[in-house]
Amino acid sequence: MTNPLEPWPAPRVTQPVDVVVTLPGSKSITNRALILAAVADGPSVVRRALRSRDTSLMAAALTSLGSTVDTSGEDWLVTPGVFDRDAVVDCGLAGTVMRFVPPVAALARGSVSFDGDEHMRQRPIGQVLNALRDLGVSIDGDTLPFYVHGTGSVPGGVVVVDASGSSQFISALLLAGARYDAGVDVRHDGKPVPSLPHIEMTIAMLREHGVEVDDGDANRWRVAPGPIKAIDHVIEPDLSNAAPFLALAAVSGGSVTVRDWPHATTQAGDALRGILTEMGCTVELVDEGLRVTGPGSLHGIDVDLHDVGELTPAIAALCALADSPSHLRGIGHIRGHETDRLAALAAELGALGADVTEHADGLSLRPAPLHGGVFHTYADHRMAHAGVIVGAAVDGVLVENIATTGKTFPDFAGFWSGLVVP
Ligand SMILES: O=C(O)C1=C[C@@H](OP(=O)(O)O)[C@@H](O)[C@H](O)C1
Ligand SMILES: C=C(OP(=O)(O)O)C(=O)O
Repeated sequence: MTNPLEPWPAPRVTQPVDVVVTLPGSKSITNRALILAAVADGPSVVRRALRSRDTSLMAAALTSLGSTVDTSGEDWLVTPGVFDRDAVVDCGLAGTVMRFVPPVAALARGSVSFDGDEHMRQRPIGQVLNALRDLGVSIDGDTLPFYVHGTGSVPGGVVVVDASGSSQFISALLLAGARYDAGVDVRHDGKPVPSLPHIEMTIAMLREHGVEVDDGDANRWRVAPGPIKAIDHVIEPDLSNAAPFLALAAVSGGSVTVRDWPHATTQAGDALRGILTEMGCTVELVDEGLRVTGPGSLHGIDVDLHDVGELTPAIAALCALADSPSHLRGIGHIRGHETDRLAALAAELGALGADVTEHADGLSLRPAPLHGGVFHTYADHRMAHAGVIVGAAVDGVLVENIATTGKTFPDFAGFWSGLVVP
């Protein structure tokens, strides 16, 4: 039995693996499906919902507002309720809860207070709160803790935000926008918006719910006012959380198949197919799912990860094990993720011997011999993924707070050990 306070010895993998895995559902799709279900015009089911800290916090937030979310089975039943009360929302460390729930809370008749983990108080939210103020909502505070004072309706209309810090600022305003009196017309003014596939995911899901979205102009998104049709969703496997598993094939020279990889998806993790191919892996969509076979030696990569920043920790870990230099670019915004991921990766990979340079908006890595040691995770699930990837290839890597993976993956350590420990 693992002592959660002790760093976790990452299993070393000395043979090529050959496994087929069924991964839990997508965090991003589950939390969007829950939000949309709560503001829809009738009950609906979120099938194969991800059960993890981020999605449990979302279910609890929507329940606190007045919805009923039955999470007892694999399929979660959501019944919209009347948001007629004061409520308390714990955001934990979930960006999707802190950004997506306030625009819904604005529809409540009551005061909704928001707080979260200590680090969550440093993650950016001011753009969303100011945008809501411009749309007619009364709010106290600019970072966590803050309070949304709903009056039962939101005027809505035109709003300008700088979403260069996070695509979630845009998704947040679009998700509930159809329920505002005038809908929303959101314009971005600033450096390029990161993680665009996540905005595409928001738009695609809104359209599935019968909401009219106009995204014809760059940096502008319009949501027409109207009902949000209740529909059931089937949640795809989380392709970003597939990264450490596909990386296992890459570092062991073996083969990992992720079951039910969607042939068409808005998930950012789909970019792993191209990235791993460029690093020397063989990547095939087969009947069962996506199969990745690792090469004898992994190559470095020069890549702009602006659209898929959440993949950075796993990719950086692979780059530290590659036989040629790498440059990961366009990811200054991930300093605002669960932790400052550029600083954390530079510090932790560096501490294991990696030759890594931190830039304002990225990382450079050059081949260097790695050694064991404690890999700190800063309460970041994807830092833990980076640690286990290096630990699969290097003796004596201990991952501190492996339990932090529970943010988006139930019992990650048990699942990983089941695959790699003979
Ligand atoms: O909308 C979403 O579900 C997400 C958007 C992205 O955020 P950023 O735009 O802040 O990178 C992504 O990194 C995060 O993991 C999930
Ligand atoms: C950035 C991430 O999460 P969040 O939804 O909390 O922003 C992530 O999962 O990589």
